[in-house]
Amino acid sequence: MTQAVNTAGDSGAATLAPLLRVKGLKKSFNGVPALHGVDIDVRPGEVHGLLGANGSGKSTLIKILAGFHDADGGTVTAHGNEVSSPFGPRGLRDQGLGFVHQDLGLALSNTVLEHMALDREGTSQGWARVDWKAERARVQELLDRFEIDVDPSATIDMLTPVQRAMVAVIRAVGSQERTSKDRSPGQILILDEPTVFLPRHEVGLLFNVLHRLRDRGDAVLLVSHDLDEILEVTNRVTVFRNGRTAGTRSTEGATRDDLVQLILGARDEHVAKGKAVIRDDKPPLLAARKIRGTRVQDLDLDLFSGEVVGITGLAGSGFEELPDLLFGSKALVSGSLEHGGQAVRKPSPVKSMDAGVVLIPADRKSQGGALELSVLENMSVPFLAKQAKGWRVPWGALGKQAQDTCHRLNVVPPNPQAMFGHLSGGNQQKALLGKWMDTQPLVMLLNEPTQGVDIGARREIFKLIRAAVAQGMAVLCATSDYEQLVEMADRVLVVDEGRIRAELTGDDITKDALASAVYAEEAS
Ligand SMILES: Nc1ncnc2c1ncn2[C@@H]1O[C@H](COP(=O)(O)OP(=O)(O)OP(=O)(O)O)[C@@H](O)[C@H]1O
Repeated sequence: MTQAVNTAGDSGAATLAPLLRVKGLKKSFNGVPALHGVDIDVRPGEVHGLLGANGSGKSTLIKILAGFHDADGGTVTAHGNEVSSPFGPRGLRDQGLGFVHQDLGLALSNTVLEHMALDREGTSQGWARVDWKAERARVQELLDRFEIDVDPSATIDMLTPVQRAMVAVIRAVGSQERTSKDRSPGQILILDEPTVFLPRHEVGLLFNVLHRLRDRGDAVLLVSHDLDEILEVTNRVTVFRNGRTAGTRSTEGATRDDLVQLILGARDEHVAKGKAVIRDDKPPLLAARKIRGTRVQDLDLDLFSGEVVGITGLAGSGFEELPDLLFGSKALVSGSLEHGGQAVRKPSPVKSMDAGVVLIPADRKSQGGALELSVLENMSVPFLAKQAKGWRVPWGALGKQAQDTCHRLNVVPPNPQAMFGHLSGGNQQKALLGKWMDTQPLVMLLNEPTQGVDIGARREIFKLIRAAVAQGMAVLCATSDYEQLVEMADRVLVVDEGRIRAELTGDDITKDALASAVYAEEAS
């Protein structure tokens, strides 16, 4: 049931008129409603969270505001002025809205200065010559003002993930400042899951920037699935459920369970890990012997049937590299791999898959699935070689399997014919996990498996993985999401400077213990 929007009980921003007001906004795709008429208002001086399960319509709203989709109905008021749809290709940028999308939209080989100096679309300076000296001073002043320690001459590929995210935010801020000379103060910055690809321990740096924006009277709308993050950084939240506004509330005094209740319409159900039955009397299903990669240094690892091994560390410690080295998608500099006790000559993805070892990469858009193909085509790839007879592909059987998997993982829409790229981010991730689980692998290598996945789907994924592990699968999960490790892993290896420096097992795996193991290595 949709709850009334409650705007009471928040900070001083409550008395101020909203900078952005969305009323009754509607959007359908091919006759299927994605937004049934959503409401949200964002006030000056607040960070406002936008929450909702995968497919609830968050990105659709943002894409409408950014001019990517036209709305079918409803109104949007920015800075007190009602703007009617269609908003055109620049969306509401000229009304004071700035956008930071999940992929950040930065070119790796361009410098910070180039990104910010050339971002002049929609301004009177359009095609005028760039005054590089003035631009450098402007960019440096912006970076100083937000206390971002980045060299304007650095190319994006030289920056850490969180520095890139901060540059994307500052670019949006700078672009608004350039175009908003005559407008009343207060920008509206919209961030669509900017923290998904960031290491947990660095997210605070980005939040400092958001707090500075809030403190100077701007409005920030932040989409995230990370409820701890939302509780930490926002003043209020609005929750979408199935394309409708389920409610708006202050985050002061709110608990995680309150948010889950609003998102799911039900209480959170904690999944018990269950006692692992680790079969270490047999050779490990996958073993690494003194492997070396770009960051990983002479690392040994055994993955036994029946266990979930977590691997974590600071960004750049090498833990992120491990799934690719173990799968063969990144070449070993030295060392060797074994499958079931047998040495693997020249490891490669094909050899891994033949041995029942699969990898689910972190970057699902560029490495995980083909966006232009259907869900069915994506899900069928692992089965084509075995099941196709010549040119004849058994689409009927594959379609049934894909349909069952969509239902089991609650992929929305549960339609294998839907284009993969049209699924929401979290639903793409569920479809990819389902595809590889259907191959009944012996070993699953997961790299940040629940990035962008909603709280309900996370639970479903944990349950599926624990069930598969109980049947004898081994799982390696590389993540900086400590909560995920607490809920899922039987042991966790903490990597520092490419080597395993700590191992936590059983009940010793807690968020605090993980954080201190990760940071202890930094301090030592
Ligand atoms: N271009 C499109 N064509 C068809 N359907 C679409 C398109 N874009 C989005 N949808 C559908 O609209 C619904 C809302 O999707 P949206 O991406 O807005 O969800 P979301 O709340 O952002 O999800 P997530 O948290 O997973 O990112 C989904 O059912 C999605 O499949």
